[in-house]
Amino acid sequence: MIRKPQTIVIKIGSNVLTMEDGSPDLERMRNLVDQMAFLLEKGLRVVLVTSGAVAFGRRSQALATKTDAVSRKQVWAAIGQIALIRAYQELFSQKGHPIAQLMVTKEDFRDRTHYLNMKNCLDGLLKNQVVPVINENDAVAVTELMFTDNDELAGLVAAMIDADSLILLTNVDGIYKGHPSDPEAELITHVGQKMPDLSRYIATQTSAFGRGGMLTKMSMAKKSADLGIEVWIANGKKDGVLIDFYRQELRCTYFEPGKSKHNHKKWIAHSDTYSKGEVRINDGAKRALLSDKITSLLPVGIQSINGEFLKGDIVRILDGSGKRIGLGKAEYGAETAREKIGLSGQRPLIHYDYLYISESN
Ligand SMILES: Nc1ncnc2c1ncn2[C@@H]1O[C@H](COP(=O)(O)OP(=O)(O)O)[C@@H](O)[C@H]1O
Ligand SMILES: N[C@@H](CCC(=O)OP(=O)(O)O)C(=O)O
Repeated sequence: MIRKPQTIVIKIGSNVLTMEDGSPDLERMRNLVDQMAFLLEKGLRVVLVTSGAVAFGRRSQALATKTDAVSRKQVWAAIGQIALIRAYQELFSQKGHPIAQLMVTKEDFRDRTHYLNMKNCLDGLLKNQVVPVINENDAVAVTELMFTDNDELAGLVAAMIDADSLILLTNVDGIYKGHPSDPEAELITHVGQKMPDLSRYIATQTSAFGRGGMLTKMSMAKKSADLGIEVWIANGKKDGVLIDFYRQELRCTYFEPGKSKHNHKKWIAHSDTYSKGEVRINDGAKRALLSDKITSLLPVGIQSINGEFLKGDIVRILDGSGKRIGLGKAEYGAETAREKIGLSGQRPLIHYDYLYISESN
């Protein structure tokens, strides 16, 4: 009997929704929507993160030869998103399930208030049995506003809604030891919490429309698993992939979840790129934060403060040698924090509940 995950985020890559010649694969889409309907009818709550706007737009609109690469992507995405969402709406409604469209940029995950507004909207849709269909807003998300790819977006969404599971559907069965086209390459079926880094197995190229490649898929999968979410990388091109998932018969790469289930920590864990300042700490504070004890960061352990941040902003925590050891939400601003450096008996700068410890490589 399956352990039934309540809420699952399913991410579908562009290459799953397109055929080899790059044209939209509407039969595959129908097949996947039918399977998602099966999961919904089994009582699961499904959030869909889908790529495909650029691929769908490219097929329907030839562009002036002078259009630069950035504009081309924006134009195709803006055109293609309509075709993509219409196809989903048509297919889901045939199965009796309403959908809603959310288009987001990295900016939407930046501050806590905005983040909570988005979460509230998703919770409302799920409570009303509406399937949220999410894609990056490629028309406005350019350069630093962009997610690495939709795998990152799916990981952020899974953490935001406290999902039990995240399924990343691509065009291969999972992560192989070697290139998947090599018949000798072995599929890694289980990634445990203590498993060494798998990046050495992964070739850097992406599929025709893919953006981040398998490397970002793997690192997002690992990060999500560390936050307590079960993750599957599986082949969306295979008939019955989601039914196999439900029956626990899926041939894929499975990431075992860690224990962390704390919502604030999940938000903070994904906030590195939004951090406003840096707090350098001494060895004693480092030892305390890395220990198993529940510890907040106190001013007495702070060596220096860099940058300007306000109460509620995310700050990076660095050890004495400048290595990042974590992130946290500041309880007060940089100006006050500077006044308290090295002093004992002061309020924590970062409370344990808002502290995420993870040493960078
Ligand atoms: N070791 C590996 N195991 C599996 N896939 C790999 C590996 N190295 C590279 N890849 C490539 O990663 C691709 C999937 O990543 P990507 O193109 O970003 O997919 P998507 O568009 O679904 O997000 C596969 O098509 C595969 O060719
Ligand atoms: N937002 C883009 C997809 C970007 C992306 O990450 O693509 P993929 O690597 O295929 O998931 C689109 O809809 O075309």
